[in-house]
Amino acid sequence: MSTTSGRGRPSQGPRGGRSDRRAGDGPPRRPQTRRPPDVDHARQAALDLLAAVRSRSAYANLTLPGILNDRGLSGRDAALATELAYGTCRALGQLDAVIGTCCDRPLADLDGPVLDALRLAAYQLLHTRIPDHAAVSVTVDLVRAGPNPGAAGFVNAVLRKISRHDLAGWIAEIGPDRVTDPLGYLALATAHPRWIAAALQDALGAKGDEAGLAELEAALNANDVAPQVHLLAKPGRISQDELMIAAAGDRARYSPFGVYLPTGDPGRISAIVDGRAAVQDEGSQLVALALAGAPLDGKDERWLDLASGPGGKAALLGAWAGQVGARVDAVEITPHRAELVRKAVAGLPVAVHTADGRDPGLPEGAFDRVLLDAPCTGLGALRRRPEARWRRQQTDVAPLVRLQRELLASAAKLVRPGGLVAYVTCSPHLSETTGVIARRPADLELIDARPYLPGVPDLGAGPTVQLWPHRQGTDGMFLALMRRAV
Ligand SMILES: C[S@@+](CC[C@H](N)C(=O)[O-])C[C@H]1O[C@@H](n2cnc3c(N)ncnc32)[C@H](O)[C@@H]1O
Repeated sequence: MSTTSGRGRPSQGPRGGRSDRRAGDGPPRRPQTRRPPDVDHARQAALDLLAAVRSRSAYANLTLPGILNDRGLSGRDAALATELAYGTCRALGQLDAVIGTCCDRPLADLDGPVLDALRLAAYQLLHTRIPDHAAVSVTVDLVRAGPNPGAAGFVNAVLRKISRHDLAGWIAEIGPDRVTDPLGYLALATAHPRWIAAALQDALGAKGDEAGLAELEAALNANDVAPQVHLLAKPGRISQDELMIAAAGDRARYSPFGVYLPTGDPGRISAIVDGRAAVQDEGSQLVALALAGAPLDGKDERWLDLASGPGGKAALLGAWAGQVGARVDAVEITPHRAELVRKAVAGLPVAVHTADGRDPGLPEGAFDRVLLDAPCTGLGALRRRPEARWRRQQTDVAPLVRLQRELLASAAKLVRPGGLVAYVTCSPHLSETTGVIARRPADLELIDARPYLPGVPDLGAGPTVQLWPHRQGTDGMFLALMRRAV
């Protein structure tokens, strides 16, 4: 088993914040006049983000761009702020375990902004090559300039203790034993809650041997790697080749409509702006294409997307449907997400309904192909949401499974005899995937989905398919294809 090491991890903040250089220049650090300390703008932006995530449950990826913009950060400063903010969110539980060991009081008793500062500095000390003295002194300056300047001494003392070891040293000191509890060890070393590490291990079928643990470690580490941007060339609107030229992108490995965008802002690509293309993970493309491409006897003109917000797959299905003379109904329970679906499918043969998919008021037995991309824990897309692994709770699983089963029962009623249902989650959690399929309505016959993802490697023994970031480079999408008995 390889070990997650502290300073050697891929995330290493770019150096060179203003205060870094000042701190690195040696004493005297503090000016003689009592002017307030300089504020390091990149770290202050990271602190703003941590406060928003902690105090108002903000989504980091949706909130940080506004903070960077408000603070006028770009280039290296924005890159540093992003690396520190996202990295700290991802490692939160691990950082808290170390901070808790170095602190003389429970973390819950700490002032929120003080805890944020400790977490941000601990991330720099344990996960980046930023020199310890810079990480400590800049953080202490930030605390002095913040709402609780009296905590600066306490923060300084805690950070000095943390800097005694690197990450590997701390894991060895406070972590479970690697031999007797490899799951607990890997969970802490890769900064995941234990229940998530256990869920991934179950879904991988990873045994406790070296090979199984190595794959589990790869799956966990993949959640720390920001995904490449994938684009969808909407069928009939723009070809894959045209989009590759327009976006200066690369042909996707598996999706015939996919393009990888190596760099740059997709919002600047004209085909995205005018709706001929969209940003969509290749895994999402593949599962929607599997449903659209699987053979069907009899009529094939009415398709349904039963949980469609924000509309990525509805747009792909709608574009394809337009090519083959079919039309799509898209259901979404949340009004603002239904509005997003309407925008995503503009100009396509898609009717959007704001309704509960469990009873959408659509005719039973009327649909030839039904997609149920079910609400789920999202454990297959943790790489997209830095804070998600710590916000999700194990207790979320059971209510979601209930909803998934109710929606699948509804899909089984809405599809016509002989028609197809695709059950999809962006979670590999077995309760949400094969567990739901094992207890599916009796008239849904499971069919092998693998032939409808041609060219995609490592699809296992079937009949369902589980994609993985560390295997196929896609989000962790699950797909079960079923046919309603005639
Ligand atoms: C996994 S997302 C679907 C993603 C979508 N297929 C796409 O590709 O953009 C699940 C969606 O189901 C919606 N949802 C949750 N409960 C629902 C219900 N009872 N009926 C219909 N939609 C529901 C959620 O609001 C969410 O937008």
